[in-house]
Amino acid sequence: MHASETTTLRTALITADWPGIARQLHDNGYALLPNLLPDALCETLKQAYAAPQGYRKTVMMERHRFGLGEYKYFQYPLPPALQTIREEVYPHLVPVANAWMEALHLPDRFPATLEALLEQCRAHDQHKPTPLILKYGAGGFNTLHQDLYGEVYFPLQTVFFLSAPGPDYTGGEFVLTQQTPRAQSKAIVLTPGKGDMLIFTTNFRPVKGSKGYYRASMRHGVSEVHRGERYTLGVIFHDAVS
Ligand SMILES: O=C(O)CCC(=O)C(=O)O
Ligand SMILES: [Fe+2]
Repeated sequence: MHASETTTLRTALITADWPGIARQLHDNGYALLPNLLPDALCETLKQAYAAPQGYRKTVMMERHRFGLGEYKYFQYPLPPALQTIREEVYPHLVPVANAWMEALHLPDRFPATLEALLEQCRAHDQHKPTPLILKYGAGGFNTLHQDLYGEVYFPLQTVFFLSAPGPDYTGGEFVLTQQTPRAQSKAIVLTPGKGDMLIFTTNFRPVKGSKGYYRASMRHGVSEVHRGERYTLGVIFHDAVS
C-alpha cells in the first residue's frame, strides 16, 4: 500500500461534508459517500486477500450458516489505510452516537477518540481487531446480522465497496432492515459503486414518533450475487473478544 494512497484517503476523509453526513445518519440511519477510496487502493486490498500474512482469522461463512462466501479479519498493526479510516472517521460519528443514546434515554456515552474506545474494549477483554475483508462469488450472500463483538459496541460502522456493480458482479445488493416496535421490517437496498463508503447503524437507532423517539433495530446483509466477484472492506470501530 503506497503512502500517497493513504494520504489521499486521509484528505478525502478530513474534507468530507460531516455535517451533511450527520444529517443523513439522523434521518435515515445510513449515509453514502461516493468515491472515497482511490481505485488503486481497492485493487491493492483485493490482491492482498490471497496473501498468507496480514490476517488473524479466516471465516468460511457457510460453516457458521452466515451465508455463502468468506472473510478475513486483519491483524494488528492494521494496514495504514485501515488505521487512517478508523482514526479519522470515528471522531465524526461520536456526536451522532451520543445524540442517539440521549434521544433514547440510555446512559451510554462514547469517548471522543478511537484510542479511548479501544481502551474501553480492552477493559472488557475485547483485544482483537474487527476490520475485515469479505469476498463473495456467484451464489454468495450474507445473512442479515449485527456486528456486536462483546459488551462494548459502537452503534455505527462503515463498509467500503471494492468491486464495481455491473462490470465486476451483478446482484449482491447491500440490504439494511429496520424493525420498529409492533411493525414488520422495512428493507433498504443499496448498490454503491466501487470506492464508495457507506456508514450505517450497527444495532439500533432512534426514530421520531408521535410520543418522542423510539428504538428501531437494524440489521444488514447482502443479497445473492448472480455473477462475478464482489469484495468489500468492513471497518468496525469496537474490537472483539475473539
Ligand atoms: O459485504 C457487505 O457488503 C457486507 C459486509 C458486512 O457485513 C460488514 O462489513 O459488516
Ligand atoms: Fe456485517
